[in-house]
Amino acid sequence: MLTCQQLIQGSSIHWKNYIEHHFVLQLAQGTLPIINFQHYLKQDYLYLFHYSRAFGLAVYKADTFAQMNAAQQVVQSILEEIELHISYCKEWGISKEELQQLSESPACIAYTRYVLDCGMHGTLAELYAAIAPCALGYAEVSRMINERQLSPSNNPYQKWIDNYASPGFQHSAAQIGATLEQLCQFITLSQLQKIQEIFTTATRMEVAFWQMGLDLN
Ligand SMILES: Cc1ncc(CN)c(N)n1
Repeated sequence: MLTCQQLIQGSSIHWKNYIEHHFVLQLAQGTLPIINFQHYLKQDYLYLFHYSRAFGLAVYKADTFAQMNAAQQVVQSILEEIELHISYCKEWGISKEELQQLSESPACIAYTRYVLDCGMHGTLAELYAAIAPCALGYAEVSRMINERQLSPSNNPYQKWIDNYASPGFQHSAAQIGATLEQLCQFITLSQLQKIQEIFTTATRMEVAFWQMGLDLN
């Protein structure tokens, strides 16, 4: 079995809570109150800033030019991803400058600093284990919404769904998965256990991030 599939299976309860969170299901059906979506999306802008820093760290930790290039390409794809956030916020009359000055929610701080800490103190494989649930999860969420045909034709969140279902995002997520696979190729069992622990923790952080959107905290 591929390592990523193994890691998802090893965190299965949390993974299901992540992919099928109440926030996701309401967003998919277009019934999520706009105030919850706005809170989530604004915090996600801050999240993506720190998430990009994690790939900067991955460039620094790279052992090969190929690994450096892979990390640098993800930074590029995040710059495309935040265009979605900027365009939604523009519709709501919120400027980029205002976004940058927002106060970070505890869930955002906890998640992003955890990822960066894994990278600062751990191996490149450990950093990717902290990074991967973000990309693999959103790719799966958008596929799940489309496969189950959950989204009605007038869904105000269709642009969000389409963004994560797009070939560009799906490809970037697959590349992150492939890098993690490659980094885990020759690791020991105890290293794999550490990778699993990090992957599961990051998945729990994703659940907390959706919940933050619902709780408005
Ligand atoms: C919290 C979170 N997790 C994942 C993604 C997808 N890059 C995101 N934008 N935000």
